[in-house]
Amino acid sequence: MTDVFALMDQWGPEKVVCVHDRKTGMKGVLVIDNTSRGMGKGGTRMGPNLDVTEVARLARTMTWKWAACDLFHGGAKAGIQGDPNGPGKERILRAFARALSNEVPTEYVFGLDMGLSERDAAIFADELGDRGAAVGLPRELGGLPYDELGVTGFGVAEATDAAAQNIGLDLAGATVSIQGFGAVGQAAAERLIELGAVVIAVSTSEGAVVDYDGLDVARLVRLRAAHGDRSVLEYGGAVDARAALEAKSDILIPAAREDAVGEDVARSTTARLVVEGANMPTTPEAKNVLRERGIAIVPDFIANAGGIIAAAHSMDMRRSPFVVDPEAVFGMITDKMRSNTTTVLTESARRALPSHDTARLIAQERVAEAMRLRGVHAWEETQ
Ligand SMILES: NC(=O)C1=CN([C@@H]2O[C@H](COP(=O)(O)OP(=O)(O)OC[C@H]3O[C@@H](n4cnc5c(N)ncnc54)[C@H](OP(=O)(O)O)[C@@H]3O)[C@@H](O)[C@H]2O)C=CC1
Ligand SMILES: O=C(O)CCC(=O)C(=O)O
Repeated sequence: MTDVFALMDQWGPEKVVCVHDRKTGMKGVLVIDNTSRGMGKGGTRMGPNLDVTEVARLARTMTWKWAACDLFHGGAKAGIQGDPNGPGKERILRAFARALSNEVPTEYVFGLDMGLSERDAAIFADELGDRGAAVGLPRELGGLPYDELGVTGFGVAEATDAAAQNIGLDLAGATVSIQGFGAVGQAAAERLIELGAVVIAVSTSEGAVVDYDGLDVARLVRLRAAHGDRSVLEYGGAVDARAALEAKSDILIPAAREDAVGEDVARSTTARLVVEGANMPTTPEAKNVLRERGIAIVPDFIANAGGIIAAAHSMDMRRSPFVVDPEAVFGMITDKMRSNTTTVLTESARRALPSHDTARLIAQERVAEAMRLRGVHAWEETQ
C-alpha cells in the first residue's frame, strides 16, 4: 500500500485527495504537487492499474513542465482507477467530479490524459455545472479540443525536428518508430510525415505494425477513427506490441505508458534520438544506458509540453470565450518546443549533464525562486 507521506519532499505534494464512491465503485485521486508558480493544473487519467504513486509522479512532472515552459501554473494531476473502455464510465466520472467538488475548479481543473477524451471533459463540466471545471471540452461547448487537434503530438514532432537538427540528423527520410497510437502518437506521426520523416512502426496495447518502407499513416488514422485501438490489427500484419520499441529506426518515440523503455530497449535500440512523447516513459537505468551509448534524449516535460500550452490557453478561455484560437496555440507550440529542445540539448552538452538533469535544473531554479519569494523554504536539499 502507498505510504502517501513517503511521496512528500521539499517540492511537494502539497495536497493529496483520495476519493471513493461506494455506489459506483469509483476510486480516484487528485495530487496537487507545487503551486508556488500558480494554481495546480494537469490532465486527468483513467487506467485499470492506476495508483496514487503514479499520479504523484505525474503531478511532479507537471511542476517541472509548467516551469520549463515558463508558464504560471503549478503541477497537479488526477486519476481514476478503472477501465476507460469499460461499462459505467459516465457514472464513475460523475462520481469523481462530485467527490472533488471542494477542489474543482478553485484548486484544480480537469483535463485530458490517457483514457479520457473531450466527451469525458464535457461530463465533468456538466456534473459540476460550471464551464470552468474542465478544459479540453468539445468545440460544440466552446472548448479547445486539444486531443482531437493533436496539439501534444504536433509539439512532439516539432521537438523531434529541432533535436534532429541539433544532433546533425536529417529528419527528411529519417525512420521513426512510435509506441502508442493514441492522441499523442497519432498526431506525432502525422506531423512527422509532413516534416519528411518515414514512420516505420506504431503500436497500441493490442499489437504493432512495422513496415521498413514506411507505414501508410493516413490509413492508420482512418482505421483508428473507425476501430479505435484495434487500428493496428485492422491495418494487417500486426505483431507483438513490443515490436514498435524494438524496430530498427533512427528515432524512437515512446508515446504510451511510463517506464516503457527499459534497459533492454536502451541497449538494443538503433535509434540516435529518443523523444519522450509519453510522461516518464524511460526508466532511470535506461536513461543511463542511452547516455552511455551517446543517444540523445528529449525529456518528456520538454517534448510533450504542447498539451499545457493548449491547457493554459483554455484556462484563459474560462474567463473569456473570445480567446479560442487554435492557430495561435499551434504557433506557440512550434516556438516553445523548438527553442526549449535546442536549449536543453545544447546546455546538456555544455554542462556535460544528462538532458533530464539539465531540463530539471532549469525548471527547479524557477520553482525554487518562486518558493523563496513566497517565503516557502525548502526543508531539505534533495534531487
Ligand atoms: N493527451 C495529452 O495532451 C498529453 C498526453 N501526455 C502523455 O502521453 C502519453 C499518451 O497519452 P495519450 O496519447 O493522450 O493517451 P491515449 O489514451 O489517447 O493513447 C494511449 C496509446 O498508448 C497505447 N498503449 C498503452 N499501453 C501500450 C503498450 N503497452 N504498448 C503499446 N501501446 C500502448 C494505447 O493503446 P490501447 O488503448 O490499446 O491500450 C493508446 O494507443 C501518456 O503518457 C500521457 O500522460 C503528455 C502530455 C499531454
Ligand atoms: O493539463 C492538461 O490538461 C493537459 C496537459 C497534461 O496533462 C500533460 O502535459 O501531461
